[in-house]
Amino acid sequence: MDQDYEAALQLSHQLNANMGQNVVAPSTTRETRASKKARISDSPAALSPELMSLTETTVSDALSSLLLSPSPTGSSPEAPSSQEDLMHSQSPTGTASSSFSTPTSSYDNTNTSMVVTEEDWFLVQKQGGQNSDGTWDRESLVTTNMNTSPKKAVRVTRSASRELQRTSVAHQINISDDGIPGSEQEQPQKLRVRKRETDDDDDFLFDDKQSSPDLMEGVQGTSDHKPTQKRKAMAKMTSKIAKKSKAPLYHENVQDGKPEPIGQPIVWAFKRQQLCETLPYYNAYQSGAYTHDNIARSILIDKEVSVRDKFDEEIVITSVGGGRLLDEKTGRMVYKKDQIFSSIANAFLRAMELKSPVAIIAGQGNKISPSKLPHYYNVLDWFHVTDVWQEKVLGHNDVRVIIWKVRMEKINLSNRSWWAAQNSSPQNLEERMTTDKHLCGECNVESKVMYNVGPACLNVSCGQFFNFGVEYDDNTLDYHPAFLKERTIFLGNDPGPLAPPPLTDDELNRIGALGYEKLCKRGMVCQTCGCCIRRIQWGQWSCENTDCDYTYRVQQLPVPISTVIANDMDHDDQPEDENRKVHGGIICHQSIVGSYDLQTFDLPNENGGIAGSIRHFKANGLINQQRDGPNDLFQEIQGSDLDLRRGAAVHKGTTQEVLTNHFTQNLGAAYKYLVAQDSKGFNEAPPVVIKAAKRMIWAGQHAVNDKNTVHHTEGFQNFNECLVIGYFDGSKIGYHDDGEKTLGPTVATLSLGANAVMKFRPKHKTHIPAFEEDPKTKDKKEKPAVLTITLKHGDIVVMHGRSIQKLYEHEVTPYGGLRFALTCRYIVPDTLSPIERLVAADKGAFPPGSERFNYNGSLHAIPLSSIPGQNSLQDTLNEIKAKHQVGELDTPQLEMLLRDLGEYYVSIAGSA
Ligand SMILES: O=C(O)CCC(=O)C(=O)O
Ligand SMILES: [Fe+2]
Repeated sequence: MDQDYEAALQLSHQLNANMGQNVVAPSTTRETRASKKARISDSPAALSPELMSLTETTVSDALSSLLLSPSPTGSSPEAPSSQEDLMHSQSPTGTASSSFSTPTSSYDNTNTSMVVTEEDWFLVQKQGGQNSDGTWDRESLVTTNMNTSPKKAVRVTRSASRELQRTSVAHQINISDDGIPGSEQEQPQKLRVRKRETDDDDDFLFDDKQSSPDLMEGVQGTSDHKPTQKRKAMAKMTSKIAKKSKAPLYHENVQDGKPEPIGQPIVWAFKRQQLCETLPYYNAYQSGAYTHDNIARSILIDKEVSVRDKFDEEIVITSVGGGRLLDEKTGRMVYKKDQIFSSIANAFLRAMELKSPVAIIAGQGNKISPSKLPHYYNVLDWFHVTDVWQEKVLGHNDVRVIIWKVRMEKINLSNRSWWAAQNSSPQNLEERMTTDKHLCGECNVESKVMYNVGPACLNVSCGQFFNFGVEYDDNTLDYHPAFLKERTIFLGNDPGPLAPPPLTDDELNRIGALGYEKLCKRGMVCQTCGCCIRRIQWGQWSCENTDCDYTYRVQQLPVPISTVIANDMDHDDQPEDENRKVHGGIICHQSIVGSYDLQTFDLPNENGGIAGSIRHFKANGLINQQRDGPNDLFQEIQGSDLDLRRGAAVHKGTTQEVLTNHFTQNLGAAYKYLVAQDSKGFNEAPPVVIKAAKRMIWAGQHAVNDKNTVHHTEGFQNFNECLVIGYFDGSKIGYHDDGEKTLGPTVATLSLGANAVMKFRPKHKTHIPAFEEDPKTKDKKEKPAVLTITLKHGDIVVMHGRSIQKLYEHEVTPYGGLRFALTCRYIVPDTLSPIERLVAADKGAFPPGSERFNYNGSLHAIPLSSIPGQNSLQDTLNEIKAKHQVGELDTPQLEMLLRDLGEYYVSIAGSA
């Protein structure tokens, strides 16, 4: 063994020499944030390139093999996956087949490759113009600033894809996006995870009227992306109408009987969320038009068709700006008053002035489409706004009201539009006309002669507005043929591709992304069929079109633990009290349990008693570094195949069903909303889940048996279920409770990775005297948070007491960065049917051998003072040697220390 130590020492000399003896150990006194950072990030600067390239495993393996060969125990079978393993577990990348094209599109979008974010999408448009005949030069359509690196994608075999689809089959539940029976395409995914009902919008991706989830994701601790009252009212009204008329209001396909189109759209979707997550130019969950920077970017023309609206091969005329309200008598939406101000109309005016292209998407609810639209949502093409004006239409009680209208022309007129009807003749170039102008004698403002009745002033502030000088019939009033046949040369920028090109590894590498960033959670356009596909699976995109088996991956590189530690320090500059806000009505205790600092918060109930307690087991570096501790688990979970997926959720108060923005997987007994077979039993679970569950059992047991607790009525039941949640950068879980009827009173969560803020607030309509609520907010649906805590890597939170779930709800917002939360619960067998009970007993049983992961709160954790200690690596190795020789460390402990030592050096190298 001594020879081995000699060899290890040689290596340590080498390490120290390479590091210039620069490894500064943390002092036992409180380090400043700056010095902590310096320790982590500055030291590696002195590392040689060879050392920098050493992986965690190679360093620890080198140390282990030098010291321990032959090892009496061998290396642990449960050692976390090495970085190398993690890398290899990624699928190989190949070349995507990206062969879809349309007969009508002159845009070749398929061989460009660039990352387009919401913000920069419009910046990549190249200056360019249209020819006088309305066509485009092909060259001018090529966006030169797009990087054309080859795509990397993986084609997964049909059977693998079938397997994926087995669990995410659409066409299972016959309700539409909006919960209303609809067309076949509109059916949501089969639910794989519990289906939550909540009124929190963060999970459901609305902001204000058009909504922009990804822009809002990552907003911390604010509630400014809540639905407006107006939208809530709209939602209420919508369901009221649905009930009244008993007719499907959304996603009603009115295309029957129309001729087939001559082509196919290059981009399409069957859910709004698919469009919004995929297309940088469309992100409106509830309104038709999408504006960005107050400029109209796109518009969805669906079932709301107004009088005189036009939709032909080259032009679209539509009303904008809403303003329709429910007519109680007829159940129809009618204009009730003049539409004078409209920010949407202004956004179209801006688009017209700035010559900014507008994408048009047509829905199957549109009854005036010239042909049968093949999918629910079909991207037509880029258009430009030629006219924005106000006109009068018959409104409620047949009173004429003023509304806003917009006319748009297709930019590229060189090809026939894909939506032109088969057997229709192309529009004749010679037929194109110019509309006459009319100068108003009263206001001196010029207006186009737009209507068949004759000229009228279209200046709404003029007394002659919409006065044709003759009485006209509202039902026959129409646009003048010249106005419809007019074509305008577009002098704006190249609109860029309609189908955003897929993200590539090259692009991720260029921006230093690992594969969990927000842009990796965007949807993508299927390179085979053009369907907008959401990132439903943690590891890849799979086409949501059941007839297509396209899948696509980009890299997901392991996030080193050093990143987690460094990010933690980034948030360390606030004093702890800033991150912990506790209402005075909550009783707090502090103690030490195992190696954790335990903070207990007893939440009050409605009768002056205690509803239950929140216990926050605060981990620390010592706990986290232990074998199979949070550092190991964080590495291990990244290499485990958990098949995390985003699940469907329903928005309370509306019938909207969308996917949550976090990814989940259920293990052990099935959750209430799961199909029993969909949960993998603990015996099939990756070891990381068992190891984590054992930690939570320890914490849960402590919480329930703690003699200080006054409100316990039920003893601790071993957890039999674990829900793993994965958060990409910027994802969160909105307010909800964990009070499903099948659950026991104790819920424990282990946090791994990025820090997060957890908030608790009383639910709507609860009156908790201890909070002496402000009369102003007392009846508010969204009450203020009464408890805010920061969850750090390794922390465990235990909620105990059923009343907590009844009276309170909680939300968790990671600071950003990769995070996992593993939550254990007890599914109460008595709440299940006899068959479900059998399945739950089987799946919720811990597998034989799992006792070796039993946890004691790191009670006798060996302080790894040497890692990082006060000393150089050489001293550290000497210290370890001495401890081993006097029997203070046995061989497994020695192994563990050496591995941690290796990891430590790699972590500092990794954070360079
Ligand atoms: O992410 C977390 O820490 C909490 C997760 C949670 O609340 C849940 O799974 O119900
Ligand atoms: Fe929860």
